[in-house]
Amino acid sequence: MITLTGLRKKFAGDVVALDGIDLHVPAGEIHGIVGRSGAGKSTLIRCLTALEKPSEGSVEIDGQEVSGLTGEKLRVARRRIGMVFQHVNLLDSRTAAGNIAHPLEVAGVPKKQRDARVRELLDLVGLRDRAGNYPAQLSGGQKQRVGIARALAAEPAVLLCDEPTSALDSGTTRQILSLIRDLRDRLNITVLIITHEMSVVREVCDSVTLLENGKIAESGSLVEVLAHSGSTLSKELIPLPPLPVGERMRLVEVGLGSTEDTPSATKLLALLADAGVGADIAAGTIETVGGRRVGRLQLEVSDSHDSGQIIELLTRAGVYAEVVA
Ligand SMILES: Nc1ncnc2c1ncn2[C@@H]1O[C@H](COP(=O)(O)OP(=O)(O)OP(=O)(O)O)[C@@H](O)[C@H]1O
Repeated sequence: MITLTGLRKKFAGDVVALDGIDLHVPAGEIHGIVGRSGAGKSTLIRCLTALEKPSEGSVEIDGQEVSGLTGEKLRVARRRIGMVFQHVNLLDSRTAAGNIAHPLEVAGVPKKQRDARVRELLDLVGLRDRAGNYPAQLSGGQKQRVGIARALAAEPAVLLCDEPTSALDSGTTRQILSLIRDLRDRLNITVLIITHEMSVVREVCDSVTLLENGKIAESGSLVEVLAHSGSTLSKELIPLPPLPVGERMRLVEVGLGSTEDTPSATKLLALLADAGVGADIAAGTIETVGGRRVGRLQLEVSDSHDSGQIIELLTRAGVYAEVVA
């Protein structure tokens, strides 16, 4: 549904914001784009919506190259893309229904048809009883629901969400993410979410790309990137609780999940004990993603063996291991 090939964007002053991006997001998938500030996320979204013209490469949405389009062709192509932003920017003088109707009015949809579509969209986002409320009478989460309904008005094939939950509290964030997943399931829409929140990726994305300095540093399904123990994404997606300040211990980090039959924490501790290495779990996070157990453990290990021997033992047992302190 979204195919980027060799996408490059260079700004004046030799700033290379995107440097050869190849990415394919199949129809019906929810894909997350993460990266530090300045990594190129906004430029990527702007290329997708043809607000920015790539210096090289192509942007295809629903089989159509969008980067060279102008005039009416561009307007038609943009209708295939719905946009959801962090700040919803609703028209204060219009009700929820009026805001959702706005893009349909602009597109010249007749009133009767428009009213029916607005009712359908209000139902879809769970706001049937709020149709007549003005933005000032809606909560942040309800405003975002109106924003999502507005983005879906023209039945787009792709929903681009730019930090859709960054202005919301954690409970509301969960509700909005669950709505996005539900909409994908019901409409089979393809969703691209730009976010700096790893929890958003964990909760809603099927696949994810990490951008670094305009390049793809890591990309794949959630199961794939989590199984790649030791990688930036696997570590950021599975955060560990901080250790007590000032505690002095020798720590070995273990990544679980790189193979289907990844050993359990109990098995690893037993294996170390058999080799005469005293070890205990100092911190750990284990969860099941896509039917596979993935996680990170930080083991506090005794000084009886050197670090190299311990790493070798653990690696032979089929887990990723590195000394972290
Ligand atoms: N119009 C522009 N002219 C010149 N340089 C630009 C322009 N737009 C973006 N850049 C540069 O391109 C790089 C990528 O910027 P971009 O805004 O895409 O990053 P980002 O990942 O979206 O960051 P943030 O999370 O802070 O929004 C940065 O170095 C930025 O300074």
